[in-house]
Amino acid sequence: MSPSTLQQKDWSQHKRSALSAEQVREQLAGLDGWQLLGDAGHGAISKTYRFANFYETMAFVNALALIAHQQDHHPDLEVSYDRCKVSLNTHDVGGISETDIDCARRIEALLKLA
Ligand SMILES: C[C@H](O)[C@H](O)[C@H]1CNC2=NC(N)=NC(=O)C2=N1
Repeated sequence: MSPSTLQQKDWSQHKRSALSAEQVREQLAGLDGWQLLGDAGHGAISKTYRFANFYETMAFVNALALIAHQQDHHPDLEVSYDRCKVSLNTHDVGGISETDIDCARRIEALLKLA
């Protein structure tokens, strides 16, 4: 494979575990607008971001793609004209892990870059 400027996290050396609903809620307390949907075992953390128009929404989606690729962690996205619902969970733990919280923090930080 040709060398890439983009670094990608390798999760194969990490042992991740599922957070309890209480742990998820504790972590989300510091993340504006993020909530736990469903229970921690089968649910996701989610936030709906609102934008002025489709262009802004898609700019957000494209910027998000960089984080998703770098973290090798890919949110479910529901994209509409002026909003994007972002949901995260971790398949190999069957729930929500620190990786999801970390990605949510990175997405929030992305929007504060401007
Ligand atoms: C091997 C690879 O890291 C995994 O399949 C990744 C890919 N993207 C992922 N994205 C999300 N949201 N959750 C995961 O558990 C996940 N697993």
